[in-house]
Amino acid sequence: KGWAVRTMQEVPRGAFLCQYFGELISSAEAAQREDAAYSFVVDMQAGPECCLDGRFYGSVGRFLNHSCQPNLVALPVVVGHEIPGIAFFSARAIQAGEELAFDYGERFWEAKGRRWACLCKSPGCRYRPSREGPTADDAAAAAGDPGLGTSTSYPLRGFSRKSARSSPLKTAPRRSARSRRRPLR
Ligand SMILES: C[S@@+](CC[C@H](N)C(=O)[O-])C[C@H]1O[C@@H](n2cnc3c(N)ncnc32)[C@H](O)[C@@H]1O
Repeated sequence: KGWAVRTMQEVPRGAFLCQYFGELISSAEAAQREDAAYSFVVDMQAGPECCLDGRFYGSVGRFLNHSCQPNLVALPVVVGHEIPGIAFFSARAIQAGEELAFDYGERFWEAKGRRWACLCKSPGCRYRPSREGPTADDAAAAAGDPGLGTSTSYPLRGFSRKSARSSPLKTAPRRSARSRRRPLR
């Protein structure tokens, strides 16, 4: 599953960890972009849905992987007066050395379909056990990383106009065979 983020120290429950930084673009522009691997949909209740694309400009937040039993929650926040953003908070106390991860949401995994299986390895993994066929690593090796494209859902109810199970992570548009060469890091 490529790069990941681990904490070097213990983190108490409810602590702010980091923001998801990236280019703030409209959903329409996000849909035009070829690689949506680092594209996080920000759905504030007020205003149109937009996207933070961390592909070219980003921070450590873009290396956070998905877990079916996440230790982080991603919450929409407003920076300053009106700039929408995403902030990650610890959902529980986290031990030093643990990988930090959040739930990408149902929409992300539905978009991946059977081509992908979750590699979070948590006992409650929802996207691996029932699936046959290649894992995400197998698929990536065969076809290149199709990318997140979509963003994760907000794990907390009430922040999204969509259902709490919807995903802020958008699906990457299908790429041509020639452009699918980038391997997972
Ligand atoms: C925002 S990036 C996260 C950082 C990524 N691992 C990297 O190396 O840049 C999202 C991508 O990470 C991979 N990924 C994240 N969580 C995963 C999981 N639980 N199982 C399989 N692949 C995962 C998928 O390739 C996904 O499109």
